[in-house]
Amino acid sequence: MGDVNPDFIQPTEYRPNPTSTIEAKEIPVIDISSASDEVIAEIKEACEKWGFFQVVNHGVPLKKREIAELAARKFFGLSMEEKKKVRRDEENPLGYYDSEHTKNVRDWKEIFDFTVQDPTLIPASHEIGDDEIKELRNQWPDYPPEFRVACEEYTQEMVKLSFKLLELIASSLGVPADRLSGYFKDHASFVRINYYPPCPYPDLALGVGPHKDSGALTVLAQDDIGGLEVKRKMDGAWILVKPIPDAYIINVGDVIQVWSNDKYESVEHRVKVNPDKERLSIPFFFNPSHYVMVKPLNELIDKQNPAKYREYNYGKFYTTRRLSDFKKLNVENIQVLHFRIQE
Ligand SMILES: O=C(O)CCC(=O)C(=O)O
Ligand SMILES: [Fe+2]
Repeated sequence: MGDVNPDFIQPTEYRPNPTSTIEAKEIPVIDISSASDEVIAEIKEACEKWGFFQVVNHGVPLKKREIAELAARKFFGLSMEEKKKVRRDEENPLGYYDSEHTKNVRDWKEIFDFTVQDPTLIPASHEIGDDEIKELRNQWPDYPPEFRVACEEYTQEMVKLSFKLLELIASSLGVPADRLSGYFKDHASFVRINYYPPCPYPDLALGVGPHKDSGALTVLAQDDIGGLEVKRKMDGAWILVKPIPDAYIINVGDVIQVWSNDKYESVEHRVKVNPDKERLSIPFFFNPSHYVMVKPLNELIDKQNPAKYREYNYGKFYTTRRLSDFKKLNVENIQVLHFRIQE
């Protein structure tokens, strides 16, 4: 990625401090081998206080993760010419690309995206009133040859884990464990493999600028390099999420924030880059079906706690959000805040 390219330069207020790394011991690590009341209570506290936690004893075979990570490293190691054979474009947003923007600044990373359901249905455009639906189809590279199967097998594990977490989170909100599962019948979930090359100016650029995840849940595998930072709710400090071998980092996204009527918050996070080492992370974005209308759960609202959001269509929200991934836009990215009911 060469010399300092102005596209990557973060505005002063977003620039990371490369020497300060607060590693929070407090970001909870939860053993989810059982769905006991204690585990549910731990999840509730983690979601309220952090919006982030790590899980261990989650049931995902380590081998599947290792195979997927190795295949991903081989893919990103290919020549640009080879990678660009599966490059995404305006037509198909899936595949390889290296020019994502978060909040209008280019991220220092390369990406490979694929959906879980092939095809995945989403609205054809973000325009309200345009009811046309389109099919997203995955593009798989020829090399390495094991890439597709490795990714698909790993993804099946992510789906299983996500449904399990969804049940735990529903229970932690005091609604039946299966209360939320129906919203994922035709889920628009996708996997993103993030490859962050070493960056010569880690004080100016970010791997991913500050953002919130727009789906329901994110289940993230990170390698041992570190770089993900979470904005601590208490004081706004950026806290490094410590890499733990074979753990998954879970965060609640905007959809759970709205379902929970702000009991749980989708927390801002960002990724710092490393001057010497490459880093790989694999987030699984667990998203509802495109036609789901997202609004606070009836069970959680009453006269004293009225709904804090107007309902919105998940698919339209998602397509609007993705508009800004490609290029610089002159408008602010859409946020669930825009559906907030003024008090
Ligand atoms: O690489 C990471 O650790 C996090 C990436 C992330 O936040 C995202 O892709 O939404
Ligand atoms: Fe994220």
